[in-house]
This record gives sequence, structure tokens and C-alpha cells, in this order.
Amino acid sequence: MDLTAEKLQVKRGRKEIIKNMSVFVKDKQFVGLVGPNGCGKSTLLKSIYKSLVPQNGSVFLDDLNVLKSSAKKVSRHLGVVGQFNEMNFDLTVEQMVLLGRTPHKKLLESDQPDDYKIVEEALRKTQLLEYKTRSYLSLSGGEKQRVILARAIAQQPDLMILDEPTNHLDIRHQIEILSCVKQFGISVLAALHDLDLAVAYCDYLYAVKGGEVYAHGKPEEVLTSELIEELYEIKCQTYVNPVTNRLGFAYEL
Ligand SMILES: Nc1ncnc2c1ncn2[C@@H]1O[C@H](COP(=O)(O)OP(=O)(O)OP(=O)(O)O)[C@@H](O)[C@H]1O
Repeated sequence: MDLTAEKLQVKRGRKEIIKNMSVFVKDKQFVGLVGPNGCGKSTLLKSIYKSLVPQNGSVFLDDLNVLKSSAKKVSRHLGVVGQFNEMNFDLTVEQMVLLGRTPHKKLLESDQPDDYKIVEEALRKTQLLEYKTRSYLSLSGGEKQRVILARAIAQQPDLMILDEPTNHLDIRHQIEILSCVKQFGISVLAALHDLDLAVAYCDYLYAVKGGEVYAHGKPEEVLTSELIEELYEIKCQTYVNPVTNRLGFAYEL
């Protein structure tokens, strides 16, 4: 599924947080958003997944007009793993993941055997089977993050939006979560802080600064020493990592 987000503008009071930004994800592409804290990555993603209404611009999933469609209709196609996953009421892990099936149900329709099968599979893929009956609120930050991913998987979306999905995760689970998403072969738009992970997983990157697209292209084209220095206001030297053969980064203030 293609995502076409064009000329988005988001204002908060007088402040223009997103300035005329356009972002494209082609079918089955893994696209990353990188940029310093506060540059507007989350705000851009929220305006795409309908968590906030942009002042201007359009968002299409193939020919579905996201901003003019109901949340339920959009969520049949679009799954989201956000940064903060707190809840006030408690559910078991299985119940949380079952919520991912809601967009596919009619009003008051109960869970069907197929829904439980899909949930079981999502729990298996995120290595959460043994947590099935645990209370969601009792989980660690990283475990909660994986439950939210499992819920998005159970939603069977065509495009997934990830807002810093590796927040809270240890190195093994960072790699697992991104590999897991990558292997679905669906379209992905992900805000990432770790440039090594961006190089390893993204087909295309948007570098964001001050609410605008600063540069875009393949990771190796975008992530030059000069661009990283300008983007993050640090010193940076890039090199080819002799083990992975991929671009690596050395930073200094
Ligand atoms: N409701 C709001 N009112 C005022 N300012 C806001 C509001 N929401 C976000 N902002 C500001 O908009 C800017 C962009 O925030 P956003 O969360 O999109 O950045 P980000 O790139 O995702 O940052 P991070 O990497 O720290 O998560 C920040 O300066 C933030 O303080």
C-alpha cells in the first residue's frame, strides 16, 4: 500500500510545528524519519494516523482519503506503534492484543475463533506467548512495547507507523522488533533515533529539522558526515563498518 502525505502543516497556537511537509512511502518500502528531539517527527506521524488534525495538507493510503475517512476504516489498513503505551485500566496481554481485531468487526460482534488464532500468531511472532495471561500493567516498558507491536500485527495492516519503536528495548529486542516488522513485507513509516538501525532497516530516509524535510534519499545518500553535523549540531565521522559492511558513525560534541 502506498502512503502519500502531501503539504502537511500543523500549528500549535502561533507556532508552526510542521511546515508544508510531504512524505511518501511506496508499497512495501521501509521508510525512516530521523532528526533531533523536537524537530516534529511525532507530530508529523500523528497527523498521518489521525491523532491530530493538520491545518493543511492531505494524506492518502492508495486512494483512501485518510483525513476524510472514519478512524475505523483507516485502522483496517493502518497500524500504529506509538512512543507511550500507558493505560489506566488493566487487561491481560491477550485481551490487549485482541483489541487489534476491533477494526475488522461489526458493532458488538464477539471475538471469533479466527481472531484468537490471529492473536496467538501475533503473540508468537513477538515472543509473548508465555505472557498471554499476564496483566498488561505489570509488564516492563520493553514488554509493553512488544504487546503494542503484537496488537498492531493482529490488526493485519497494510501499512505500519512506528514512532520510536525501539524506545525501552534492549539491543536484542530492538533488532527483533525491526526484523519482525521488516519480514512482514508491508509498507512502514518509522521515526528512529538510532542511525545504525536506520541504515540497517530503511530503504529510504527523510531527515527532518525544524518541522521541514531537510534531506531525503537512500540512507547512504542522506547520512553523510556533513548532514549529520548540521542536523544534530555535533561532530560526526562516517565510516564503513568492517563487520557489517554498512555505514557506521562516530560522534563527538
Ligand atoms: N500540543 C503542543 N503544544 C505546543 N507545542 C507542541 C505541542 N505538541 C508538540 N509541540 C512541540 O512541537 C515540537 C515537535 O514535537 P514532536 O514531538 O513532534 O518532536 P519529535 O521530533 O517527535 O521529538 P522527539 O525526538 O523528542 O520525540 C516540539 O518543540 C514540541 O514541544
